[in-house]
Amino acid sequence: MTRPLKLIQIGAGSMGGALLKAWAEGDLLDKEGSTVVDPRPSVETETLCQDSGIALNPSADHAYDVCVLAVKPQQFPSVLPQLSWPSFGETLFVSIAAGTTADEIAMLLKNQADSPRVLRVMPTLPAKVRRGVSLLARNPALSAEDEQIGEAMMRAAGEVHWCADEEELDRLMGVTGCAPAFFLRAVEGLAKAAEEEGTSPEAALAMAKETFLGTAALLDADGRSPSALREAVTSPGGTTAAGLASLEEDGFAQSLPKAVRAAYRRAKELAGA
Ligand SMILES: NC(=O)C1=CN([C@@H]2O[C@H](COP(=O)(O)OP(=O)(O)OC[C@H]3O[C@@H](n4cnc5c(N)ncnc54)[C@H](O)[C@@H]3O)[C@@H](O)[C@H]2O)C=CC1
Ligand SMILES: O=C(O)[C@@H]1CCC=N1
Repeated sequence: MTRPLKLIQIGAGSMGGALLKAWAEGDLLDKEGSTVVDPRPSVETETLCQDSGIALNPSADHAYDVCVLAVKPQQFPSVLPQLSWPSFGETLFVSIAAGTTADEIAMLLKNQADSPRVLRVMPTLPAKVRRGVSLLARNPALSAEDEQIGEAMMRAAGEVHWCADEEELDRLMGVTGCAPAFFLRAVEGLAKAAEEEGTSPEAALAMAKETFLGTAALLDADGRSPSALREAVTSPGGTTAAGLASLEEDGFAQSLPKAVRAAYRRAKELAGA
């Protein structure tokens, strides 16, 4: 694999910014030879670029090893055909967008590169602290070196899981890409419960957050499975059992698989958006 990589990243919002931070902190990039394009960069992105030497919205033309596409899927049809770096010939395109297929992306890039090679990746926001989980979709158009480059980039931001194809990635994105929002919704719900019991908003959020973080740390450090740890919390006939029974009455066990399928359906709708 060619190291360090010359990167051009299109879009540095929530997810693009998180990945950029992970990459800028490591030794994967040739930072002086890398560029971020974003018409409305956050202060965080501006500072990151300034501190790392990555160019932000430059007019100069460079050759890039990798182009990361990190705008919203709905923006792909307007943004991709407008990309104006003529040196995309050998560039590997990495899309982090939900839904939009590699074939659709290659079609939108047909004026920028002959036969563009597109790797689809589904990252997670904890990439910002290098605790992401990235799904990567195998694609016959990619070379072994393309796969190595994609894997090295995403490993710099956490764990990676190769999917047999884009279909598998779309099916699993609710378990990874979307799931931080599901977990955070649970933290919000617990904080609201504490507030309803008369706790101040600050203390409510602090106790919900620390309980969540402590549970995650325990799951990480302890050898036991989530089921075994859950049982360790749950005294027979006790308070947790009563709470879990209430959750089950509300269909909790089915709600997450249902959410994952809803995310998959939306990914299919976004394909071709
Ligand atoms: N937010 C998340 O947790 C995850 C997001 N994704 C994917 O990441 C992609 C980006 O999502 P977010 O970061 O959440 O969106 P965002 O709205 O936070 O970021 C999009 C960025 O694109 C920039 N942008 C708009 N027009 C542009 C243009 N013409 N050229 C360059 N940049 C432009 C915006 O200024 C913004 O900074 C989406 O395709 C989404 O499906 C994937 C996994 C997780
Ligand atoms: O909500 C979305 O569509 C993106 C993809 C996964 C997480 N955020």
